[in-house]
Amino acid sequence: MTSDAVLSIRSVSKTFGARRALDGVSLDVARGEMVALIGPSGSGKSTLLRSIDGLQTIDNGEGFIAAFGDKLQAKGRLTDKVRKSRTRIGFIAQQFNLVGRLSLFTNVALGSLGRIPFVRGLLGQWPKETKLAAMAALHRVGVSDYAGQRANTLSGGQQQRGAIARALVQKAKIILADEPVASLDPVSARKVMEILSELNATDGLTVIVTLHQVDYALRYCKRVVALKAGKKVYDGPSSGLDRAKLIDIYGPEFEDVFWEGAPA
Ligand SMILES: Nc1ncnc2c1ncn2[C@@H]1O[C@H](COP(=O)(O)OP(=O)(O)OP(=O)(O)O)[C@@H](O)[C@H]1O
Repeated sequence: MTSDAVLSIRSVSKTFGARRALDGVSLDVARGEMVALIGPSGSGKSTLLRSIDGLQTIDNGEGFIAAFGDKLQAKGRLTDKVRKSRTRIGFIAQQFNLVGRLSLFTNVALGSLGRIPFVRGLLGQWPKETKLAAMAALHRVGVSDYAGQRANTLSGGQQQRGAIARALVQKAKIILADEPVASLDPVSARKVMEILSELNATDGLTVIVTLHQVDYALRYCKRVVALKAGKKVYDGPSSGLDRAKLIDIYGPEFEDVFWEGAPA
């Protein structure tokens, strides 16, 4: 692991039945980086993010995943460090991030549950500092006007911003965002990417974001990691992703993965 790496992924493989979703992936991510994880459908992006958050185990073997210097997965098992690292990792999925029947405020305040007793949270007895933190986070991502509204009545973009606010209340140091903009319209998608980018630049949060839209990866992330059939096939500056490399990753149909137009 390099000294400033907050995440170290070594020789990680994951097999589902006969299918190898990840095949010997190694990767270091330094504190404060914003990394786009791209690759064709089924290339292993979600599997890698879910493994980093300890949501699934990797194959038994030499591979491991470490966060903040502690191994959270090794020899195909989660270690006793996984809970601790999870409290410092915010996970944002494509959809269904929030509990629909609860208010946006409550969903965001739930981010503090690692630190306050669960029952108090369930009863809505939030300490004053949690209330203040939740409102500040909602304000930060621009949805404080909707604090009292049930989450399932919010737009997709508002819900994604709520999920980011929850990660802020959680005091996450790493945000893993799994296709956070895939079900949004381009305006809402840009807003969500801008918020992630701003949190990275201003607060120094480490962000790893999987994206189908390669133009978003190029625009918002300095570093891009590409997976293809479970293997890492590119890891470098987004400026180095030229047509030839994109064709290598996605095949001749690569222009389909640009939302707002491929570069000339
Ligand atoms: N729980 C599972 N059981 C069986 N196979 C799985 C499971 N999860 C993932 N896979 C398989 O592993 C491979 C990688 O899937 P993964 O979801 O990580 O890809 P992805 O790159 O995120 O794809 P997409 O861009 O379409 O979301 C796929 O072939 C998928 O079918």
